[in-house]
This record gives sequence, C-alpha cells and structure tokens, in this order.
Amino acid sequence: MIGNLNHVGVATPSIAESIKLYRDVLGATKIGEPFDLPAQGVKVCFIDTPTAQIELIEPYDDTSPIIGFLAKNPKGGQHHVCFEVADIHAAVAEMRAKGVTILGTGEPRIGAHGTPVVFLHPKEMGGVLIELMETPKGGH
Ligand SMILES: C[C@@H](C(=O)O)C(=O)SCCNC(=O)CCNC(=O)[C@H](O)C(C)(C)COP(=O)(O)OP(=O)(O)OC[C@H]1O[C@@H](n2cnc3c(N)ncnc32)[C@H](O)[C@@H]1OP(=O)(O)O
Ligand SMILES: [Co+2]
Repeated sequence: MIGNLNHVGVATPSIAESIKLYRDVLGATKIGEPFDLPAQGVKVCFIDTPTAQIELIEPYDDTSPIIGFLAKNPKGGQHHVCFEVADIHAAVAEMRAKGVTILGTGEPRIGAHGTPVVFLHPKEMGGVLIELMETPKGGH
C-alpha cells in the first residue's frame, strides 16, 4: 500500500537553528520558507533532497503534539516518517481492518502539503510514528 517516502519529520526546539545545521554544515541548498500550521500544532520548514524531504517541525504553541517528544528529547530528534498513499480513506480502512490505531479522531486532516494525512501509533509500528499522506494530484 505505501508509496514514496515523502518526508522524514525532525522535531526541533528551533527551526532557525536547525536550518543553520542543514544549510551550513550538511550543505542543503533547497530550503523552503518556514510557515505556521496551527491546525497541526506545528511550525514547518521543508528541506528538499533529490528523493524526499526533511520536515523540520517546531511547536506552534504549548498544546502542540510534539511537546512531549521535545520534553524527552530537548535538543530535538527524528520524529516521524511519512509515506504517500494514493487514497487516504482507503488506507485508513485498510489499517483499521488490520487492527492498527489511527491517532487523534481518526479522521484525516489537511497536512503541510495540502493533502489529507493520518498518523499511526508508534507502539503498533515498531516504535516509529508513521504518517500517511495522500499523494498530491499531479505529483510533487
Ligand atoms: C505538519 C504535518 C505534516 O507532515 O503534514 C506533520 O507531520 S505534524 C507532526 C506532529 N503531529 C503529530 O505527531 C500527530 C500525531 N502524534 C500524536 O498524536 C502524539 O504525538 C503521540 C504519537 C500519540 C505521542 O503523544 P505524547 O508524546 O503526548 O504521548 P506519550 O509521551 O504518552 O507517548 C506515548 C509513547 O509513544 C512514544 N512516542 C511519542 N512520540 C513518539 C515518536 N515521535 N516516535 C516514536 N515514539 C514516540 C513515547 O515515547 C511513549 O512511549 P513509552 O510509553 O514507551 O514511554
Ligand atoms: Co509530517
């Protein structure tokens, strides 16, 4: 069911500091403008690599879903991996049929690429928080 690896989510206490690392130390050249995504409780900045993106995420406010993760990992860390799926509702139905817990309300929500996303519980995914996102129409 899963398609392309779209992005790896990296939680950080400071997107500005993380940009310095990826740009000045790792040599990334395609770094987007950071933007707020209050519906998901995060500020976001995408860094492009030839085949996938790094998604830097910083808490939008103190109700952010990444607050607990940053409390345990104050310097930040690898937070989630995101795979594309052709049809999010079909993916949710398939996961539910297989007994997998969809986080939150279970209803897909619009993510940072403007297409619906859901998250699968890390305890049922070998310790990895997995995001499924519907592939943008026309690719990306
Ligand atoms: C912008 C959008 C997009 O791309 O479009 C995004 O990605 S937004 C990305 C941010 N949004 C999300 O992450 C939404 C979905 N996430 C959530 O609902 C939450 O963050 C949870 C995954 C349920 C974790 O919540 P919280 O940290 O409050 O719970 P908790 O501390 O009780 O953690 C429960 C257990 O899960 C583990 N745990 C927590 N976060 C984890 C992570 N990122 N990867 C792997 N394990 C993780 C904890 O260590 C703990 O294990 P132990 O029990 O062993 O101690
Ligand atoms: Co993400």
